[in-house]
Amino acid sequence: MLNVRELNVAYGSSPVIRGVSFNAGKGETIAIMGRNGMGKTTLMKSLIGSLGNSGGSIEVDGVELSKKESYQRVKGGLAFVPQGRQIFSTLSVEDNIRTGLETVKDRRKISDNIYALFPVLYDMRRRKGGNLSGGQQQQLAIARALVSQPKVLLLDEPTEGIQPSIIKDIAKALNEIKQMYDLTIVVSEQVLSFTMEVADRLFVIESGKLIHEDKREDVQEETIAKYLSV
Ligand SMILES: Nc1ncnc2c1ncn2[C@@H]1O[C@H](COP(=O)(O)OP(=O)(O)OP(=O)(O)O)[C@@H](O)[C@H]1O
Repeated sequence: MLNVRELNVAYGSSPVIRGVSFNAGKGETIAIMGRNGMGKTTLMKSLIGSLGNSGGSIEVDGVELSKKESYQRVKGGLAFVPQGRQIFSTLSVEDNIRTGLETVKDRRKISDNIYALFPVLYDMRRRKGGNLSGGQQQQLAIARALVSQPKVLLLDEPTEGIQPSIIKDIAKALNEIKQMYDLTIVVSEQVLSFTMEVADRLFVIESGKLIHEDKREDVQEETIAKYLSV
C-alpha cells in the first residue's frame, strides 16, 4: 500500500532524512520510533508533502506521490495527524472535522462511523475545538484526517502531552480504525508501551536513518528502550 524508497530530505544543505525505505501493507500499522530530533516529524511532513524531498519515491497503491502537492497526496490516499494536533480552536468540533472533507465530493456529511468511533466528539460537536481536553483534541485531529477516507493514515507522535489513561483510548481507537477501514497506519512515537499496543512492525530512526526493524512479536523491549534513551 505505502512504498517509500530511498527518501532524502534536507533543510537547506543539512540532510535530515537519509535514504529511508520501508513498506507498509493494507491493514498494517507500522511505528517509527526515535528520540527527539532524530527526524520523525521531518519524515512525516515529507510524506504528506508539507516539506519537499530531494530524492526518492513515495508510492500509495502504486501511484507515485513524491512530486505532488499536499492536497494531491490527500486525494491520492494519504492523511496526516500532525504533532501537537493543530486543530482550529475557535471553530466548533463539527467544523473542525469538516475541514478534512475538502477533498471529498460530499463536503457536508460527516459519516456516522466517525462519531461511532469517537462518541465524545458527537456529544461535543457544537463546542469550540479549543475547549476540548488534549485527548479529545487528539481524537478530533484523527477524525478530521479520517473523513477524507484515506488509504494511509499518518500520525506524528499522537501520545505527546496526553495522560496515560487517555493514551490507552487512543491505542484502542487506532486498532478499531485499522479493522473498520482496513487501512495502513504509520505512526511516529517515543512511547514504547503505546507502540506495542498498536504496531505490527516497528522501526527505529536515528539521525534520519532507519537502523532497526522488528515485528511486534520479536520486539525485545530493552533493546528498543536503549535506542530511545538519551
Ligand atoms: N525547520 C528546520 N530547519 C532546520 N533544521 C530543522 C528544522 N526542523 C527540524 N530541524 C532539524 O532536523 C532534525 C530532525 O528534527 P525532527 O523535528 O524531524 O525530529 P523529531 O524526531 O520529530 O523530534 P521531536 O520528537 O522533537 O519532534 C533535528 O536535528 C532538527 O534540529
